[in-house]
Amino acid sequence: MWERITSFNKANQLTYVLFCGIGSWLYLCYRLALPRPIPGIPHNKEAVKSVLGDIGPMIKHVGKTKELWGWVTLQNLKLKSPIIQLFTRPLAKPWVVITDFREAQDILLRRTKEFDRSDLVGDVFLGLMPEHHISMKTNDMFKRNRQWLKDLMTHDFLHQVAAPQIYTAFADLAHLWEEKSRLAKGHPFAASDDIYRATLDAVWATMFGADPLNSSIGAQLRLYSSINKLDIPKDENALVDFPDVPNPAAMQSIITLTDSLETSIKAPLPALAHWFLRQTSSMRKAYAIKEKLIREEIEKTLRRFVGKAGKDWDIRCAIDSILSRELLLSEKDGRTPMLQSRAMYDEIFGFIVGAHDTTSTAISWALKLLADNAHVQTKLRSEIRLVFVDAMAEKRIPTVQEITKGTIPYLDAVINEIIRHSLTQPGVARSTTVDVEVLGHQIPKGTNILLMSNGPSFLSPAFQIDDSLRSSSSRIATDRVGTWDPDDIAYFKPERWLVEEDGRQLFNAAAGPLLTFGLGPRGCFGRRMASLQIKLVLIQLIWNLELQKCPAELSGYSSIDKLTHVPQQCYVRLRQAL
Ligand code: HEM
Repeated sequence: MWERITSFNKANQLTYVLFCGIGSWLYLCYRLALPRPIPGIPHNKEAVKSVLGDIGPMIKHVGKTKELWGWVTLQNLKLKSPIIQLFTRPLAKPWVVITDFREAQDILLRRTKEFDRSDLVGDVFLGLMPEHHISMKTNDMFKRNRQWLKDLMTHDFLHQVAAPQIYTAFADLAHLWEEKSRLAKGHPFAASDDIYRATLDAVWATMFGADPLNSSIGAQLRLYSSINKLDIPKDENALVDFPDVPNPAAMQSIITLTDSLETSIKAPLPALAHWFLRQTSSMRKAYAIKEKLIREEIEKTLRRFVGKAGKDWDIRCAIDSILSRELLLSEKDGRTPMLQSRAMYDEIFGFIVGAHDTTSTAISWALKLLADNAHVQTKLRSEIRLVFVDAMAEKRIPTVQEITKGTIPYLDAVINEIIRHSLTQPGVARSTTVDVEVLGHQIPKGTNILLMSNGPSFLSPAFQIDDSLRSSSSRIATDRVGTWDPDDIAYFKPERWLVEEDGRQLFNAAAGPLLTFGLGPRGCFGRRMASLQIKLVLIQLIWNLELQKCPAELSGYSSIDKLTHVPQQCYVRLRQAL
């Protein structure tokens, strides 16, 4: 009996010890999993009490508004600080968020040894184009890949090779919209898909040369110009729906692959989420089409180069330029050219992705802003018509040569103001390569830093920051870029980019804060091409067409954060411009 009682007690004691042990272990794990703030940097107090940190409120906000980046900057405003930290991934280090142009500029331009490309950006693209330079730290591989693209943003390439292709693609868009506006009879219609397709046509033609059979807008144009009449709703504010025209297969494969990046952006584990997506049959098919396309285009270019000396290679499109660079570099280095390498395929494909999604988003915002600011649109049209007098006299749209030679300060100002408001990329990310100090706070090596451009100092009054907290390089550079007047900082006002000199108005790119393209050695590679694309599309669209204000229910300014910051509503109502 006594033995039974003792063994019962022993079993109980063992269970108790086990229970306490597991309990303590679980509690320890829980404590270890709680977010660990960087000392001194403001954060949401509730976030550090939960393993999920800030994830709950963030997901709630995104679910309600579809906007992620607006929530990030709201936290700076809520915590009343230009520098804060957020806990957005379980068991990970916090993100440090900075909303101040001067500090962002200093980090991106002058502190490049302390800050490099962040995995937050790299991870998004790794699944789709693992050897594209966008995911790389600034190392030798990055430099090698960038050598291949070296000529693509030169004045000669942009004006002589890219501009004619972009011009033609947007001329097709202008024709398409003339047809659509004939059929819509003053009703509004959806614009974003047409812009997306036209921009892809433009970038495609820049990379591979024009191919009318592969033009997405061309396919629509053929259909709509053959239609005499559409059923139009009675209500003049109601949308007109146009029959859908499928994209050519190769174009569609690029769109499917580009869209897949949204999964990487939204997933807590981007690489894993994208891997699962890549196993689907539609992704496999799109990937195979893309690989075949690039292989064939490389072979086409090489066939044209064969038997000729380098100086005689005829550079007709971007792929010609990229391959010619690698052929020359490999010859100089005495190695086999990497023409059919993963890195080469990824650079070619990455150029298309980088150049089309971003620019089409910026153009979508441009149409909304110009329709809603009729005075800007009217002034822009008259400034353009004043410069291209021959085209006016001959009742035609300016040629691509006229446009690329012409300088119109007001047009440059409008483009910069559109970019500032579009927030196509509302922030840029960097990772600290060493322990650093920012605005008086110590930040450990390996921390992700977000430099936001959708709030204070860009679109709302800047935080007051004691100069002694800034880095020495930031203090020295105080006056290199202007600041925006807090009274009109939020307005769409192109004049802010103009200065008066000897009675003439000139465009001043350093008039005030702009970060939509990032900055410094890892700033946007395609900035000049993006501005050229926007210039060519705006001139061709507004020369003959007036973008009228759409009904209020189609004119919201909410957006969706995908690969870029896309407007939720983008419609146009067109009539012939006077
Ligand atoms: C309105 C249009 C565009 C916007 C708003 C935009 C914005 C950006 C931003 C914010 C970055 C990151 C910069 C940083 O981290 O500092 C970036 C990088 C990049 N962009 Fe753009 N971009 C646009 C158009 C283009 C075009 C047309 C191309 C291609 C011709 C392009 C190619 C790239 C590439 C390759 C990178 C990576 C650069 C690197 O890793 O060093 N972008 N872009």
